[in-house]
This record gives sequence, C-alpha cells and structure tokens, in this order.
Amino acid sequence: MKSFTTNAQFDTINQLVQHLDQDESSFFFASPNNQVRIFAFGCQKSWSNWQDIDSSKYSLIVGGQDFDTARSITPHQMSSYWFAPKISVTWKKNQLKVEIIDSIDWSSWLKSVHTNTEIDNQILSVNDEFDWLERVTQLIDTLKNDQELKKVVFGRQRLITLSEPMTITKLWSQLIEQAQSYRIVLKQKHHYFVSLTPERLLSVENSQVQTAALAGTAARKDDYQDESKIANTLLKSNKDRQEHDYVTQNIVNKLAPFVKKFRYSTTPGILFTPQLLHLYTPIQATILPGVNFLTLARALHPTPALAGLPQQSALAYLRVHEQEPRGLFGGALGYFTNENQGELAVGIRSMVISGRQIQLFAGAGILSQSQTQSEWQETQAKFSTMESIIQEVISK
Ligand SMILES: C=C(O[C@H]1C=CC=C(C(=O)O)[C@@H]1O)C(=O)O
Repeated sequence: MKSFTTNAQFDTINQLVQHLDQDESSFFFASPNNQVRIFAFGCQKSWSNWQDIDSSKYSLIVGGQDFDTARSITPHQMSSYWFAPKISVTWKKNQLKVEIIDSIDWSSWLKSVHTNTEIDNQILSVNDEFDWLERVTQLIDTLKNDQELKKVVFGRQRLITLSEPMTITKLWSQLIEQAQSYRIVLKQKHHYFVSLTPERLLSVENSQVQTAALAGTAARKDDYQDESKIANTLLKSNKDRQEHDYVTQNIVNKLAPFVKKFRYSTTPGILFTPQLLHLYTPIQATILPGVNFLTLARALHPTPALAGLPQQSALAYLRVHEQEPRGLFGGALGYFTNENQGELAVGIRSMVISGRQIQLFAGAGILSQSQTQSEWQETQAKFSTMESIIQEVISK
C-alpha cells in the first residue's frame, strides 16, 4: 500500500463518482455536514458476514451488514457485503488522502473513465404492496392482544421501473447536497444500495462512542405548518414518546457491558430532515479497553428502531408478515479501521438500484395504539426522501 495527499479538484471528484459506477465493487460514505467523506474502490478481500471479519489485517474495511441474516434475499435486493478496498480516498478539510495498492498507478486509474451519453429517462411503472394497510391493521390487533410483543417496525417496499438504467453519476448532484443526512452508496456488481439516512448506529473515535435513539416521527405538512408546532405535538405524543423511550433504553442496555461513563438526556430532542421530524436522543459513552468496534456494532444491531421489542419476537413476526425480505434496508453501513475507529449508519431512507429497476424501502414503528392511516402517511413521507431525488433527475 502507498499513501499520499492531493487537492480536492473538481475533476478528481467527478472522476471518482464515475468510478463508483464503473468499478465492480465501490463505496461512498459521507457523514452529516461532511465531517468525513470516503470513496473506496476495488476489492482486495471480501466478506458476506461481519462475523467473519478480522479487522486487524486491513487498514480500512467498508460495506454493509443486512438487517436479518436469517432471511435470504430476492433478486431486487442486496445482502451483506464488506470489502477491503484496493483504493480508498478519505476526504477531510478539502484534502484527499489516498491509499492505494502498489500495483495500481493513481493518475492513470483516475483518468480511466468513459463518459456515458445522457438519454432521456422516464418512470414506466410504480408497484406497491397492495395489502400493506390490511397487514398493519392485523398487526395492531396482535399488539393489543399479545402480552409480550410491544412494538414491531413494519416495512413497505415499492418497485419503480424506469425506461433507462439509473446511475450514481446521474444522481450525484441531488444526493450530495442532502448534507443534513448520511449519504451512502454501496455497489456490488450490478446492484447499488443507496441511503440518505439520518440515523447513526455507531461511531468510535479516540475511545469515544456515539450512537443515538431515533424513533417517533411526524411528517412535515404541505401547507408549511409551523415547524415548532409540529415539533411540540411530536414531543407531547404519548405513542411516539413510548416508541422512543423503548429504543433509548434498549440501546443503553445493549451498550452497557462494553462502555463506561454514559452521557445522554432522558428527554428527547428533535432531528429535522427535509421531509420529517424525529424524536432524537444522542447517546455518548467511553469504550472499555480491549473492546472491538465490531463487537459494539454487533451488540447494537438491529436496534428496536428497526426491528421492534422484544427483538427476537419482533424479528420472528417480520419474517412471517413482511412480504419481502429487507436485505440491507435497516442494515448497518459504513467503515472501520484497524485502529478501532469507524462509523456505521442505519440503512433507511434507501433504495436498491438494479439497472432500470429501483426498489424503495420505508418502515414505521407500530404500537398497539397506532393508527393504520397515519402509519401509511408516515411511510409515504419516508419514501419521498428518495422519490423526490429520482423525480428531479428524471425531469431534468
Ligand atoms: C424504519 C424507518 O424509520 C425508523 C427510524 C426512525 C423513525 C422511525 C419511526 O418513527 O417509526 C423508524 O423506527 C424508515 O425510515 O424506514
């Protein structure tokens, strides 16, 4: 491996973006407000499960772990994929730090991109799960009658078919400007998983652990209803507070064996995205000596913001009642280093692109006091994070 820094030229970024499309294995990760941006390309070694990774051997490992490894995926989905890249580009303070295996020449590799001609693209069809409302009503009944099951985060999928293939180069300018969220792309062969998630699963830097509870949601209204009014109603909603408190408590319990000095507030704040408001509790702690990044990640994943409570009963319910497996939707995506640093986000507000087909994902935390129609509206608003970007690209 050789390593050097270079300036973040506009051309360089453009070429890196084209390589995201061109290379068989590629990855992009930007944390909110661009604190960290990483591009990674080419596979030295890959893993299909984070259980098998020995993180001491490679300076950087990138990728994602699916939501539920026990469920196999359909052709529209992507499953766990981790790789140690041949080329990585880490972008901090306007400087690119490049790490590249000895056999590749950086400037010839960078230039080796072919430009594609732009062809008009159209949406040919949009297919929804027709019986989702019925299944949510059935779930609410189950939650009212079941003594044990408290919460199930129920997923929905929507399949969009386009007239032409979608690429990251086409989506890039729309994706990158959503700087309030993570922006994540993971490519394996002909599939891309793309996420604009606001939800951090875990970050570890200099022994400081950061995670967050994000659950309890209100959609922004078309009539531009005052933001603070929506936030106040959300903070006062018993259903959302209960949904949120379950998540906070569960995260703290799962982390407790591995950390010390917890810091978090017992009253949630609000996290704003362009489409939604969420109850939000940042949780900080200090990692205990000898604890590995992946051990923490495995302990946290999946949080009850994505599965439910109790976890095993919620997962069992989802395996039977969600129409399609999730693959990386609700999974853990990001990077980690052999110095026990790294960051993972939760793969929501996401889609899988496979040529002309785009599979969109959304889910909502269902409790016994949930209203079917408002959960439907909430998932519509969650779909719109990605849908509005696709629309922008198509109508250009
Ligand atoms: C499952 C999703 O959101 C989760 C994360 C934040 C808030 C949630 C909620 O309020 O239901 C969900 O638990 C999704 O966006 O598809």
